[in-house]
Amino acid sequence: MSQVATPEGMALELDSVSFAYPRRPVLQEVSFTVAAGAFCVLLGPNGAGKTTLFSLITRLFLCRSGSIRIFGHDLGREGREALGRLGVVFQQPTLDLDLSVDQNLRYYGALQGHPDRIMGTRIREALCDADLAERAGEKVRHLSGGQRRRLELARALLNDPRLLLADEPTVGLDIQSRRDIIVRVREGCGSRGVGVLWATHLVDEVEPHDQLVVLHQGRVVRQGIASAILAETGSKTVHQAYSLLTGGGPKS
Ligand SMILES: Nc1ncnc2c1ncn2[C@@H]1O[C@H](COP(=O)(O)OP(=O)(O)OP(=O)(O)O)[C@@H](O)[C@H]1O
Repeated sequence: MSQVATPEGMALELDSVSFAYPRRPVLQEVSFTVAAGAFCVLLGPNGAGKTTLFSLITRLFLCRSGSIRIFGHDLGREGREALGRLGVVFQQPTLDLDLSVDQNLRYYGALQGHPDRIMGTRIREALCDADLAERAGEKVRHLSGGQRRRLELARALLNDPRLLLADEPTVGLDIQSRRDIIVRVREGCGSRGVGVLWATHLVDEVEPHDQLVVLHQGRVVRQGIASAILAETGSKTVHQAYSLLTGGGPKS
């Protein structure tokens, strides 16, 4: 794997990324960066273009306008190196409900080319971290929504990524499960130095020290440290800042 020096220590760099579905422009000149090891919230309402952006960063869609670099590797020219550093939790769940918790992780490990004996240890650790060790042999169908999301996050981290992309992973969960998941991700990724790009439309998921990128109608309308954005806009809350920046507001 080739190593590219990244003097700014950037995990992710998007430069003037634009994208359109047939007859529907969605993203316009989107530029922002995520520093290595930082927690960055991509905040925007339904339809802002968050999932489309994730599809471009994961190369489900080709980025034809603008550029995307992951730890200095251009996604178009060095896709393998760039994608090899990513862990992803998509908005739509992708677990096999009829496989056990353990089998879902082993299957993912096999797809990544890891020998079963190495994965065994990693999977046991991952399930302990996710508080799912006692459910290892059960079918995923029998897990709660929050437990399934914890399993997907554990799976995304199995490969020791340096950047985790999470597309609205708390949608549909109750408040307690939401808090539990975000606290786990903040602590787990923070202690391992894993950067996170966390897409959400929920303003209460933003902490003052987070990097914040506000996406509205396919454009970045503000980016920076959340507390600085509050100060710049004279706002007391993220919800208030968002309303000022967009003339509306996502849910709290
Ligand atoms: N495959 C597609 N074909 C055409 N239009 C699409 C397609 N997928 C999304 N869109 C449109 O692109 C816009 C952005 O959608 P996208 O899913 O990226 O937003 P989002 O911020 O992730 O919203 P949500 O939180 O609701 O998923 C919306 O207007 C949506 O209707």
